[in-house]
Amino acid sequence: MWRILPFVSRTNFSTISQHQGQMMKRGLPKRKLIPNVDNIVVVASGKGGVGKSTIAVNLSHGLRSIGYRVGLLDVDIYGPSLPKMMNLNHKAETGNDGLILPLINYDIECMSMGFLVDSGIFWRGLMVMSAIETLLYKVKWSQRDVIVIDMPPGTGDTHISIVQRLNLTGAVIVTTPQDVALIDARKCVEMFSKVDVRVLGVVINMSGFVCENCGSHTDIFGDGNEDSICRDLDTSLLAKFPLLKDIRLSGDDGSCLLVDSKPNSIKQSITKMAKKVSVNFAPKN
Ligand SMILES: Nc1ncnc2c1ncn2[C@@H]1O[C@H](COP(=O)(O)OP(=O)(O)OP(=O)(O)O)[C@@H](O)[C@H]1O
Repeated sequence: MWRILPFVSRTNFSTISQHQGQMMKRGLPKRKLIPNVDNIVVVASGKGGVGKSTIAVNLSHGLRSIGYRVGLLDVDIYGPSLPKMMNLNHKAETGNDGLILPLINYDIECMSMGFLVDSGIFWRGLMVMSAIETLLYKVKWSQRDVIVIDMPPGTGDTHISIVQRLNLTGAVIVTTPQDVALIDARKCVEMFSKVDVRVLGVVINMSGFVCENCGSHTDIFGDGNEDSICRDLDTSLLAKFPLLKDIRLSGDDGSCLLVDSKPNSIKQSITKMAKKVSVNFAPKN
């Protein structure tokens, strides 16, 4: 046991060392463009369950609402959430050229392992990378201004090879204000910095809860001091979302929070987040 522990602690709990960083930069895969796609933004969190998929979906809606042609790619092959969150429940088809056709809802082209296989597959070793390779390069996107990629939770080998393979516009980090989520978000920021991917900003999710009945405010995941979180992650704030029943419901129903005709602060935050992300897009030719 004592022989294993140092290895475990080095890989899982320490920050990424300079040596690992150099190895990652020297990493083998060459950055490859995705045909028809002008910008690629990854949404990552480090820790699972902090709302990464929810933010990826709402960022996509936000970008669409301000006029961009958007694709949404879910590369979480173990637990794809996109089919439910985008209310798309049929399987994808393959065109004559062998490329997979995205499914479309809310004028957003979507792709997920959930459209390709039935749940219950046990993914092992090389199968994982081959599945991800399919999602990255075997999808027939129409001309897209941007593809938003919903990353799986974590900062492991799979993540590093995804970010090394792609020519990314940048990364959006999602965290709750809780310390354990922030530690993993920090690891994510380090991973991106080691492979020269720009962090576009942080989304603080589940920040505070207001009781519908008595109106009292509770910081369930900590006080969410945005200045100290941004300082800690060395980036700027893209948006802050409270823990809100409507946000959870929109994910479960696959509905779009922007469709509600009444102006509200969540819609404003989604649009603002999309605008802040879009200023980083490559200028159109
Ligand atoms: N601001 C919010 N208010 C209420 N519920 C939320 C909020 N953000 C996310 N949720 C809910 O929390 C749960 C986890 O969210 P989500 O699946 O987006 O997280 P994730 O980080 O992508 O998870 P995973 O690690 O499984 O990929 C979902 O049920 C989602 O509807």
